[in-house]
Amino acid sequence: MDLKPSHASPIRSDPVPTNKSRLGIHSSLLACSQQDSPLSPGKFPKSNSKKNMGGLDDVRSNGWLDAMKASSPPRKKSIHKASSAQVASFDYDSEDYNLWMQGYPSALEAFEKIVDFGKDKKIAMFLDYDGTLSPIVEDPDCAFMSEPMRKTVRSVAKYFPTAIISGRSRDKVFDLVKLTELYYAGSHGMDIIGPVSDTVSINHPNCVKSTDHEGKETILFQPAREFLPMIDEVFKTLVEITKDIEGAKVENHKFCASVHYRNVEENNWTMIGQRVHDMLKNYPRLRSTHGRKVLEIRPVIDWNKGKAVEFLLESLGLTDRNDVLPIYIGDDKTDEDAFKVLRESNLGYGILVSSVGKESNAFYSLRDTNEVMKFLQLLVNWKTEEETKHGKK
Ligand SMILES: O=P(O)(O)OC[C@H]1O[C@H](O[C@H]2O[C@H](CO)[C@@H](O)[C@H](O)[C@H]2O)[C@H](O)[C@@H](O)[C@@H]1O
Repeated sequence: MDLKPSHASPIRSDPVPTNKSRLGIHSSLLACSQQDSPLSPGKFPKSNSKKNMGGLDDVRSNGWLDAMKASSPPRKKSIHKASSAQVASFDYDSEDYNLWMQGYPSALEAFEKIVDFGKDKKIAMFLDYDGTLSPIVEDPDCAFMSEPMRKTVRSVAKYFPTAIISGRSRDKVFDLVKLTELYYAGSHGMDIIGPVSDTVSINHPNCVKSTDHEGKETILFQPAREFLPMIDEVFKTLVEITKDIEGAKVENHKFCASVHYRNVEENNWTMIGQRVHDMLKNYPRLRSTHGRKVLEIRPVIDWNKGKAVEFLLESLGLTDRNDVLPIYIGDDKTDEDAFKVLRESNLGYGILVSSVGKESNAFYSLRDTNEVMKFLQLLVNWKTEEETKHGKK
């Protein structure tokens, strides 16, 4: 792990207004993005053309196994499996962590700088779910959000346009968050409910007018719609090929599927990885990316959480403006696509939630979900004070 500070200075210059035209969702969508795939060591087309080395060698030789092992910080040895909802906690080496923090300063410590930069701007909040709003737990069905966190997110949404961008299906993440004040992008951004606006064309076949949980008119954008039957089929196959592996769990997230190995004996990780890898040989239009002790099977389309952020900003009428500050908070590799969009277009701040040092495109860091909540509360308090100061209350 390279613990060198990765940025000369975490404090950015003013964002340059992007001169991008409206989102090119019509033309480029179905092209396989090379940029989109480095997070997947097992890039499908490559491994498919490679001679099958047989047995379990694919997964060992192509880096899958290493990626699977590295996909989540190690759990403390002292933690016993008390319940399915037990929170996994992590060891971290404080010296290394402090060194890493020089490159990714705490968003709590840098709070004044962040709001100073955002004070004349419209802040838009983008939040990942697992590991960001709810702590990582053994059982994905038990990843509940605490009431104080829910209350905090509701307050955030009162002041700033706020969206949840999750790897889970949109319905599942809504069931967990239960806040109608927000916008939701499920399946890693491949299923978006956003505001109706003039700035996003709804002529695209995958973009239609819809209504949200409260009956409010919205735009529904599902760029991977044609993959629905394929994901359904793959989900069933994944359940079948993992049913004899104790602890394995498969989730259907509508436009993608997750294969969890957090509760699988480490000796069996190669086997689970190899079976998924072998199955993907029959699906050249699908690929796998690595999340936290999970393999995510998803369509090969040029769409990710970063594109979802751009789409939502556009539908909110917040692109091509220099008075907007998007902030994205996330903990996972898939969140890196969003951090990258913000960094490369000099648009806003990515904040990585991590208790261990790792390379990231984020600008700042927060250690865990408690710190996320503190940061969001600070933001709400700051905004309330600003409004009082300017007589808006
Ligand atoms: O984009 P996210 O909202 O962060 O979703 C990513 C994956 O999150 C869930 O899995 C992760 O959280 C579980 C609950 O804490 C944990 O048990 C698992 O090991 C983590 O990988 C979700 O279950 C996946 O389907 C999402 O893709």
